[in-house]
Amino acid sequence: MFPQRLDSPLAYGIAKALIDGFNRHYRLFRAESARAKHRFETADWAGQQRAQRERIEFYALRVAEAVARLEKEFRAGTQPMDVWQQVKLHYIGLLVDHHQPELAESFFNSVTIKILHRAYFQNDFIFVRPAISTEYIEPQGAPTYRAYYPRDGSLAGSVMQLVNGFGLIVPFADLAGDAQQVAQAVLGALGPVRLRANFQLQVLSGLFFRNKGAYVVGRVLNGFTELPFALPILHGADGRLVIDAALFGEDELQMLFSFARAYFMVDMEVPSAWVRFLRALMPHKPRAELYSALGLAKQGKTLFYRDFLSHLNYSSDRFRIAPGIPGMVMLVFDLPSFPYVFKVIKDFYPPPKDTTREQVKRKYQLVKQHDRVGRMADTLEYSEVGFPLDRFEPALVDELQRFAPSQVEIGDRDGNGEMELVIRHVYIERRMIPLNILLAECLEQIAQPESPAAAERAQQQLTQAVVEYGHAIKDMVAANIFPGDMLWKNFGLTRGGKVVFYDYDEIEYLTDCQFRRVPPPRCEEDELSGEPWYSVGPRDVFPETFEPFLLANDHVRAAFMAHHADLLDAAFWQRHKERILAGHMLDVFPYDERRRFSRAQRGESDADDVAGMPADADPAPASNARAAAATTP
Ligand SMILES: Nc1ncnc2c1ncn2[C@@H]1O[C@H](COP(=O)(O)OP(=O)(O)OP(=O)(O)O)[C@@H](O)[C@H]1O
Repeated sequence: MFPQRLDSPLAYGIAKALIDGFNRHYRLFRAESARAKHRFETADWAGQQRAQRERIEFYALRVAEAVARLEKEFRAGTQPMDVWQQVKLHYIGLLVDHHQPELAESFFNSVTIKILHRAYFQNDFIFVRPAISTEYIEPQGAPTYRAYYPRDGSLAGSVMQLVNGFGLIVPFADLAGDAQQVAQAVLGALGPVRLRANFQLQVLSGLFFRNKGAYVVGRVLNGFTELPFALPILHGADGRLVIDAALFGEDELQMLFSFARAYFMVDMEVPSAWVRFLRALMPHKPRAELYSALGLAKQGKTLFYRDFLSHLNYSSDRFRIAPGIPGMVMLVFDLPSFPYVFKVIKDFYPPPKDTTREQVKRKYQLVKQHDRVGRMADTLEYSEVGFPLDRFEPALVDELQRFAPSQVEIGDRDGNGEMELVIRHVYIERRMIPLNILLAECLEQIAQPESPAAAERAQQQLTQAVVEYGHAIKDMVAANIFPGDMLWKNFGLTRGGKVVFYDYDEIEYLTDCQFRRVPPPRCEEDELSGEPWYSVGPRDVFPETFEPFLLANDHVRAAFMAHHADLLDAAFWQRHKERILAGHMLDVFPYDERRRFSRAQRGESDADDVAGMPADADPAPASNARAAAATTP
């Protein structure tokens, strides 16, 4: 029903109030992101993390403000359908020449859905897909990216020029030396090729800030070759800046932009242009995840949902109970053809679980806001999601109705004759291979190998997984997180070979836990008793008791003890707790330690590694946490 005329002044007023609400949101979001540069320059690490955390809430606050204004000034919820149709058309008009139209459309949806009754929000009223193109939007301020052409073979000169272009006020310890290392690395990464007439470096015009790092992101062009790169800039031991490494290629950039890390702070005028540039560097990363990585998580959610609906249209498989050991708190299901899992909080939990829906949500929120250090998966949270009922395996429907009846409604919600299964609240996250499944497969292969080579491969894979698991825990320790439940089934292996944690209901701040040794038994009965003979407080943790649960298998045990025996020692945990309480903040690098430029120069030693061993001694990628030269006051 397309309105024939735009004749409602009220509709225009509502549309204008909506766009004003969005513009205010983006102004505040951008200003907060832009301030990251100053926080980096002044080494205000606590401030940077606080801002990263607080910025996540901006969107919901601005949506609530806009809803309140529309209700108060326009009684928006009582307006008839034809007024709302006109609101949307006026809004589209206001978006012509806008620099963030895709975000503004999502904002419109967020506000409108809150105001209109559910039966009402048919697709006519919201932006089911974009109405305004984001192609060729040119910023008024700084261009989205800049190009540098190395003249007379001076690649290092161009690197210096582009770094200076960011106007950081803190001096570099040795920019010329760093630029030389970058230039060599670039030529090494390009390989033995002739430099072509179009040889150039293109870099996004703003730095990417997160925690203690600032990253230059761009690509090298030479002939038909395009090589993505990123340069992490850090504060060195003496407070002057250093380029810490040069990262190349899609995989290394994907690690930097991983869904298991906190969102970046970037000052962007035309975010769609940044996403387009980044997508060219990482074609396998969905646009939804790029928007999220840039802090525009709501847009990430919107795009994810559109991708999901489109995937449903182009697939025919059925949702099923996720493989692995069923959760006690979460009911987890997936669609085999789609690389995500869906998690619903159950209505009741068997002992020893002692939690509530609200507590579980709080833990998930804690992880969302915390620095996830590449080891905790990001979750997208949705309410009232409708799935086509005929795509569900009956066993899954039964399971949902049995364990989460309050969360499920079956019916024809929008009256189109198709039955839907509506889930009230669901978390969605990347699907990984649960470690218990991976280890079981390796052990099976080791016990009954198809060939000696297969057995060796399985043994290697098992060792890597176990070593990576320990590193994952140590990276979380560095970020003040105690996972709570460290069983293998709560960790998964990602596409990139990283081990990531995903079961958050028992997560705690390390600094809130009391790490204790088990006191010696007082008598023989103590020793023989299955029950603890010592008092256990609610936050007491006895690391040596992890052993029987984790290390029942000899192969697993051997790999674990060779690399991570310290995790079974209360002293390890207590030491890190004290370090954090003393205000020391560890760096957790989003790249392999071995990628760092010559470390000796910087006066840091491997002894500072949280893992306590030189990274290159490990067969698997190392824990990326190491003590920072700088500490937070
Ligand atoms: N991201 C994921 N990728 C693949 N499988 C997953 C993922 N998240 C959960 N699972 C599967 O679902 C199971 C239950 O998930 P989860 O551990 O989050 O639930 P839980 O109820 O919190 O578990 P617990 O009973 O240990 O508290 C896991 O053991 C695993 O098999």
